[in-house]
Amino acid sequence: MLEVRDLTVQFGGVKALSGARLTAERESVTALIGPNGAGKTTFFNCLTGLYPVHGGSATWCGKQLVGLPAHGVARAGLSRTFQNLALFPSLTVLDNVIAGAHLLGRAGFAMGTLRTPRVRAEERETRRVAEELTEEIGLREVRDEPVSGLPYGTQKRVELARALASRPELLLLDEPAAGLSSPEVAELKQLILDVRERRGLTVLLVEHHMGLVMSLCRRVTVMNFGRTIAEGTPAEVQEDPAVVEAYLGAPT
Ligand SMILES: Nc1ncnc2c1ncn2[C@@H]1O[C@H](COP(=O)(O)OP(=O)(O)OP(=O)(O)O)[C@@H](O)[C@H]1O
Repeated sequence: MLEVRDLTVQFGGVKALSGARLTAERESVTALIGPNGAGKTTFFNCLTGLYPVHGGSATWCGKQLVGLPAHGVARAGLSRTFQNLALFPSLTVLDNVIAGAHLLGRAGFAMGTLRTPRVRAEERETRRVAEELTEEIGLREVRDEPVSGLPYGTQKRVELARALASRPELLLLDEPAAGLSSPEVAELKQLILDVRERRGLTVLLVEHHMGLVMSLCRRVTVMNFGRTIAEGTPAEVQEDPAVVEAYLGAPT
């Protein structure tokens, strides 16, 4: 399982996270919610090695994530999507998915330059996995098109496929429903449930779309001002006075 305790991050004098905690059972879908600026994306950036952590711990199946570089985090079984998409706009859908798989590549720079048989075998395997993924995520028709010309909802699917290409055990989704229409959100929900089921994935999502959170997630963690203020089922957190206050403000 994922266990995060007392995560602390500081930018200059500002504590962006202080006492952030979260647990997620294996193969569950858990949401991390909170008002704007609560620290949710910072939390993801800490788990994935993008921000240095100043205190606390985060373990996935007993492996410590704090202090690992981004490629070490990928090897520990984590992958993520980004709120503003982390795609190469001029590359095709397939090449973007292949780029996601390269995080796991074993061949070093020297072997890559010499194009040894091992490198070529690895490239073939990476391409095969990426092709399968484009099928699975419903991107076959647009596989050879540059990402920049695709509708936003399709680009978000590419982002999901890219994140899955490193074969994660734990998938972090940063606002997957943002910018999607209602039918697209319904499709996204089914897609998340399907990939979780097929791949035995554990999913943690940051999301403002409460309809999606409440219908998809078994557990919800709520943050405000960089710390965790509530954890529980969707029904429990909705009724929690601290959560109501965080979203609506204290009664005057
Ligand atoms: N690189 C950074 N340098 C300085 N401050 C930062 C940095 N990244 C985040 N912060 C600050 O940390 C706090 C938390 O921001 P964060 O983006 O994690 O919030 P969030 O909960 O994801 O918000 P939203 O829901 O609007 O995306 C904010 O006050 C933000 O300004």
